[in-house]
Amino acid sequence: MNETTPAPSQEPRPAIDCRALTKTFGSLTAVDDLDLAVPRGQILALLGPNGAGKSTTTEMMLGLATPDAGEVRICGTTPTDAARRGLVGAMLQNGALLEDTPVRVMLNLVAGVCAHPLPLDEVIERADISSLLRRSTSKLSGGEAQRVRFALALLPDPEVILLDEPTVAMDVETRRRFWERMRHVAADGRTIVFATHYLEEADQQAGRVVVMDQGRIVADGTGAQIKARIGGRAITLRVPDRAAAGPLAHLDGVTSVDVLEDGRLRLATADSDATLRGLFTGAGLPAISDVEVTTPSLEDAFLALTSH
Ligand SMILES: Nc1ncnc2c1ncn2[C@@H]1O[C@H](COP(=O)(O)OP(=O)(O)OP(=O)(O)O)[C@@H](O)[C@H]1O
Repeated sequence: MNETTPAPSQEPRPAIDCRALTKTFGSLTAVDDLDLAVPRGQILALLGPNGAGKSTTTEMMLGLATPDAGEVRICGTTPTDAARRGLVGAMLQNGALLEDTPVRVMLNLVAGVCAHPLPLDEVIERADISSLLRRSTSKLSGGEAQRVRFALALLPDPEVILLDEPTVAMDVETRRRFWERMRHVAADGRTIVFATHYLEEADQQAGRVVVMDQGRIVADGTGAQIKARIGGRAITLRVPDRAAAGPLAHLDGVTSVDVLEDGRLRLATADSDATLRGLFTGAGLPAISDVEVTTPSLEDAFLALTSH
């Protein structure tokens, strides 16, 4: 290599690359200048309150919505081309199934238009739908229909799978089995992006959690990193007389004091060690009991990040 030739990029091409992606509906900016690169093989959860822009982002990744600005590349190509080449599979909220058609017939029809479909037996096994094959699509329960939609997402043997709230109609056991199967699918090196409202699901199933709010990314990291972003810990305790609790707000590290429904106090602290030292050794403090130190849940972090 001569000195003027730049070194080739060591970064492999991301499976999904959104750059300055923007989508407006009238005066509403549903997705606002969003940059998001998803490396191959990553499982990413898109988390956000209603209207955050998760579905619109997913639809642009699929080429079902056209960005007003910016662009999406899937495996280095446009979403439409990626879909045509079977590089992407999707499971959308209430995605339509062919009406009143036996599940196996519908799968065969869809496989017929896939560029390189996964063998049907493998799809059936992976999506856990062997008991549903003769059933009419019009007679499936919400959770069963979701499994069939998952089968449809797998059929093209895609590199990228996009799932919009995939477990929404599933009971706890079905949801557990769904994720068990999804992990199998992910183990093949596929890239999976799923939108969810279930915070625990994001934390447990995704290596990366991206929190969206008002069309923008407000946090991006592992579940643990997102919890850490709001920092600190909480110390709950009981005091015999709440009127005497004023000095607690001045302890080292304390950022706020709230009264919980059961009468205990909750001290948010940026330095729980310093706060605890002060609690037990400080002068002029009320007698305290029932002391508990907790880290925020992902739910707490999510609310802190998205409350306006
Ligand atoms: N076709 C449309 N026409 C007008 N507004 C739309 C359209 N699609 C979405 N929106 C608006 O864009 C914003 C983002 O919606 P989007 O469905 O992407 O959010 P979301 O995060 O997926 O929400 P949810 O969790 O409720 O599915 C919302 O305010 C929504 O009302």
